[in-house]
Amino acid sequence: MAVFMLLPHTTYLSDPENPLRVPSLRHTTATTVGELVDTERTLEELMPKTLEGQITMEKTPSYFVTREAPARISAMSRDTKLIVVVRDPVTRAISDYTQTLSKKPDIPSFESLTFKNRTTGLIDTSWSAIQIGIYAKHLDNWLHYFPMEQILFVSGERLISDPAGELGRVQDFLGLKRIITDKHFYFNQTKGFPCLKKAEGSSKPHCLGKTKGRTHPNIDPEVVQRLRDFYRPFNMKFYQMTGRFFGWED
Ligand SMILES: Nc1ncnc2c1ncn2[C@@H]1O[C@H](COP(=O)(O)OS(=O)(=O)O)[C@@H](OP(=O)(O)O)[C@H]1O
Repeated sequence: MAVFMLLPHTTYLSDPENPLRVPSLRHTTATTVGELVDTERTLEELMPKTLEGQITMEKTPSYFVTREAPARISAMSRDTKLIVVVRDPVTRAISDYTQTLSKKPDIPSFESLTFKNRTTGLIDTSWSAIQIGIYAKHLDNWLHYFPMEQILFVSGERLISDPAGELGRVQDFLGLKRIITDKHFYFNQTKGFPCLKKAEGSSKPHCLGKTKGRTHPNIDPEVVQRLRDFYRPFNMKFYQMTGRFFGWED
């Protein structure tokens, strides 16, 4: 997610005082966890050996919600640090739907996909856009393999309203000096999001691409309310488990 793009690794490389180095964001094209860990050869190709003092990063959005992922990642390295960006699950579901809609304009409406039965108001929890937002359930699966101290939850909302603050938490979590600060960002009125004042290796400003920050369709407020009610108990559980109040109830 956006967090990796906003954490320019070469900034770390160019700081001689920083003991830790982020040599490359090895953002692989692997789509399944199996692809990454099943064969030695594939793993070597996708993720070359990390040298002393280096941090290797890899991101795959589906890890958090993949049942087999915690066991497999733990088998690879129990010391792995995990970073998950979470946002209000209702907005997340609409964002997910917006992304699918941009690729398949003929899909049914958000409202009709949300319910198994619209009359009874029964939510279709098997729809991935809904399922992914049940964060407490997914986290529970990870806690069988990793302690909470090894997992950082980044607030998607704060990443927009205070990117430097949220990235400060990421840098602390990774044991990096706080190099990315407010000075690196400006708010781009046209895009409606924070952007980097300078892109990596360039002196030009850089915003995230067109696929980040799309306009969402208007959703029937009653459906939104029904989803808010559905997620509330899971959100409360999630706040309790993480010890952080994400404020999705307003
Ligand atoms: N600085 C900045 N610029 C643009 N967008 C930002 C930024 N920070 C966070 N976001 C939010 O990132 C959301 C897209 O990230 P995704 O996780 O969906 O991306 S990914 O496809 O999974 O990589 C995207 O969601 P949508 O608004 O639904 O498009 C943004 O809200």
